[in-house]
Amino acid sequence: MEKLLIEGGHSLRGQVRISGAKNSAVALLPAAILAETPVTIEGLPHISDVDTLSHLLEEIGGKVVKDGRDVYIDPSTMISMPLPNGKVKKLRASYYFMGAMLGRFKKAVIGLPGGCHLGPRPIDQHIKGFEALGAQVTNEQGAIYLRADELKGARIYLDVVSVGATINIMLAAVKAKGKTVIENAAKEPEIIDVATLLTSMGAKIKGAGTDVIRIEGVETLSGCQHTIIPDRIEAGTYTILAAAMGEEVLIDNVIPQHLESLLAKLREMGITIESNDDQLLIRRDKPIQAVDVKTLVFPGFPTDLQQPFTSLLTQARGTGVVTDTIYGARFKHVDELRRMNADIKVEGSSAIVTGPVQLEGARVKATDLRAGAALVIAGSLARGVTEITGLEHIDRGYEDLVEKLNALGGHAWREEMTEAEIEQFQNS
Ligand SMILES: CC(=O)N[C@H]1[C@@H](OP(=O)(O)OP(=O)(O)OC[C@H]2O[C@@H](n3ccc(=O)[nH]c3=O)[C@H](O)[C@@H]2O)O[C@H](CO)[C@@H](O)[C@@H]1O
Ligand SMILES: C=C(OP(=O)(O)O)C(=O)O
Repeated sequence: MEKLLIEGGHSLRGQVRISGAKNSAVALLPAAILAETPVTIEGLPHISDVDTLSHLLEEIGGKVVKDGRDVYIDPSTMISMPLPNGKVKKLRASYYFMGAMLGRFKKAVIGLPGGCHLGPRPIDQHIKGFEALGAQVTNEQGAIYLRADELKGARIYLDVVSVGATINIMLAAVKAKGKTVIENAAKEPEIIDVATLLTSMGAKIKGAGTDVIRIEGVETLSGCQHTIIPDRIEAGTYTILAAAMGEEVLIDNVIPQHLESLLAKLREMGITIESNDDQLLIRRDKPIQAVDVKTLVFPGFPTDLQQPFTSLLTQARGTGVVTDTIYGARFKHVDELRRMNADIKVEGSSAIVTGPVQLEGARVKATDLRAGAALVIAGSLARGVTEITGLEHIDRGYEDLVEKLNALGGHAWREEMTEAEIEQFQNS
């Protein structure tokens, strides 16, 4: 088991290239199950979620060949093998095996998903959608059993705007008989990316990226080639890091429109930002001012950037309030930031951050993926060395974090933990 060490205080300069989007990758890979011939996905990030899903595709009999960031998936030999536990618990997106296997085989047995612990993360809207399409769904000892004689298109209104439910229902509906309409659908760019892949496979989907998605079921889907979109959350994380520590940082391979809500807030704080089609130039040339932020579904401020943004607010003048309306308990990073001398209080679903403060290096734990990102930013700002444990969370979503940080002028490295440190970590 490793820990991450960051020597803080080095200002950052240069260029960082953003990898393919985790939250697209984790849906594109299961989507390949629906094809009858090979699918190639280009530009996948090197993160552990991609490895775990690739292994799950192999477990159900698929052939998966990786060539750098490209992956070739032959789904022709796949079978509806039950996946009740094991790897499915390691990540959230294993739930996409439900929709994809239901669509292709009309049956699936999948364990309840894992992923970041952000408070309750129910999947009732996914199940409501599968049932509306004609599936019988039962939960037996922590695994979801899905079966349908036939899937039939339906009109499905999501009671909660959900990325996962929108994609999962799309996966099941593309091969259902007749027309499906998903109302109150989520509009995240990753949904458009998955719809683009499915359309290249032969699916008929209209409206992805709006709150009404219309799908006309087709009999068969075939293989295709697809290039993934850049990761807006990784891009947002480096943008926030640059705002915290950057003299001048160029974020390359980004779609600036995906980050409008973040960029607007950074400009309000006093950060200078220039953009072109696929790059952002971030410059901090004066003290920054505190702002309030409320997370919302896309195109609102993403909950996945709320935690990193909290670290930036510790450097701003005044008091800023971060309210998470998606995951009201997504504040486990706050205790860790307080160990580093941050002045933050949590009240209900808000964190109240007062700055600026000099953060101090400390031993801290990444309790989830974006808590990890928040600590990396705080560690880069802190005086002295910060030791971060819980890297298995960070590795789910950030490719080559150490290399990217150091290329910008940061000073980070990984070290094996001692037996005593592992024991202490496991008991904490
Ligand atoms: C793999 C992936 O893409 N993960 C992202 C996805 O997670 P995920 O797809 O799990 O998140 P959802 O969009 O589904 O969740 C949004 C809200 O809806 C609630 N809800 C969701 C489904 C459901 O059936 N019932 C229900 O009540 C959730 O508890 C949450 O409060 O979107 C989240 C919100 O942008 C991001 O933080 C995650 O990074
Ligand atoms: C919450 C996240 O991921 P997941 O849904 O995969 O747990 C995230 O990417 O911030």
